[in-house]
Amino acid sequence: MMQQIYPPAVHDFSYEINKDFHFAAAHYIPHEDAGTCRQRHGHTYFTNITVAGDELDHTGFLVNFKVVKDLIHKRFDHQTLNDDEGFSDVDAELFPTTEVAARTIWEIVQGYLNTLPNKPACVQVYLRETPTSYCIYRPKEVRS
Ligand SMILES: Nc1nc2c(c(=O)[nH]1)N=C([C@H](O)[C@H](O)COP(=O)(O)OP(=O)(O)OP(=O)(O)O)CN2
Ligand SMILES: [Zn+2]
Repeated sequence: MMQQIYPPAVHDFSYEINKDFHFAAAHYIPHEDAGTCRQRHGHTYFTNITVAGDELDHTGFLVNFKVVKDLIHKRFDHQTLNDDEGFSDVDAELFPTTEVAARTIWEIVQGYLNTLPNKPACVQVYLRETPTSYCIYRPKEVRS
């Protein structure tokens, strides 16, 4: 696993955890302006998910690292992103670009965090698609 320094997420929470993992997935960008990306191809996506909060749960976790990974890895690893219900081939807001994939990962993680009594927040998703291309998604409003 590649280790690297990520741009910090700004927040006022007392605790912050980060989970790194990668998944292999295929995709294509279904628009003629996407050039060669219009053809189905694959990436090893490197992901860093940042979760913050003020309260720990009954196990002393903000949220279990393994659960954060499983939410995304079990859903997307060795899949074609275009086939996932979170993406669309007709709505550009839902094309499986790096930007949309980062936002979708945030939505999945935050949806789970909202079910936890200690209410942690996902404050940043870093998604690297290629050695030279990545996106950071940060929600506009983070509870603090
Ligand atoms: N803003 C975005 N631009 C592009 C996306 C994207 O998701 N968001 N995606 C692609 C392609 O899918 C491609 O996988 C990545 O493109 P690129 O970074 O150009 O890949 P290269 O490895 O060829 O980059 P080099 O640094 O030029 O080797 C395209 N654009
Ligand atoms: Zn691609």
